[in-house]
Amino acid sequence: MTNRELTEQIRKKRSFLCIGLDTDLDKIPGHLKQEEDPLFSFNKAIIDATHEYCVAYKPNIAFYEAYGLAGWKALEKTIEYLNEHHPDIFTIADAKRGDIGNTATRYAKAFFEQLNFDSVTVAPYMGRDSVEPFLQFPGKHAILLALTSNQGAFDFQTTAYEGKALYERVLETASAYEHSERLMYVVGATKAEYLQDIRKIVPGSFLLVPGVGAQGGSLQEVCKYGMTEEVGLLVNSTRAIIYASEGTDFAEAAAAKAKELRDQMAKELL
Ligand SMILES: O=c1ccn([C@@H]2O[C@H](COP(=O)(O)O)[C@@H](O)[C@H]2O)c(=O)[nH]1
Repeated sequence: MTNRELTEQIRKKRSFLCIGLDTDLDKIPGHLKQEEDPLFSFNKAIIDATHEYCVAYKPNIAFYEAYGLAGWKALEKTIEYLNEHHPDIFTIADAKRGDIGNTATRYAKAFFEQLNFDSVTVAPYMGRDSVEPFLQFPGKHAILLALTSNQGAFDFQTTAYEGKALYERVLETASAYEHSERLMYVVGATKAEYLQDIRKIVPGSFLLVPGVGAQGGSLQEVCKYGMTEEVGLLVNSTRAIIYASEGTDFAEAAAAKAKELRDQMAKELL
């Protein structure tokens, strides 16, 4: 999916919501555990109930890897279900990969060719040759960690390096990579006040912004400092939506939460 197509979906649905699919057997409703593939059953029910309110889904790969082969099968079924039934929805493999070029190419093939995700999150620490292999696939995107939502972001990302914070250096340097038009960046909603300066470095790039909901980030602040004329934002919320209820009404509760966020987003788009 191209940036333009994603923006069209945002305008059409009046939403820039990305729903995380961090599916945890300890958190899903008990009745689903009798199913043959509880992870997929949960995801399918969440997708069926929420797809009209969002433009992206983001399974975090850790939640599937934790269950070994069964987890990978559930992930594969989930992406196949999304691509078959909702081809207009942008998909993000939140895998935070990063390795030497030779290995990065295999990661890119795994997520773009084998699983057919639209994008994958990538850690920038190993530099150009670890990122560019992800940018060789037309219509696919690497989403580079810039300023993350967690407290540990202050350990390195905001530290000054040759007069600039490391996250600023990441944004500037990566913007010059080959096919950087296929890059997006992660900026945590908990760090919304940094967005104004970030927009000076990457004015036209899409930002994936996690941290609204369980981590307490403010949607309004994110929009105030980070939204562009083309919107340029995918705001993610996971636990606050998918675990809105522990009961048999979990999908309806998730839909209600997703709708609530979508309605707030629609107001920001006015
Ligand atoms: O900076 C980052 C990068 C990634 N994440 C991931 O996003 C979701 C957030 O889930 P919530 O339940 O809405 O807190 C999760 O998969 C994280 O691993 C992030 O939070 N911050």
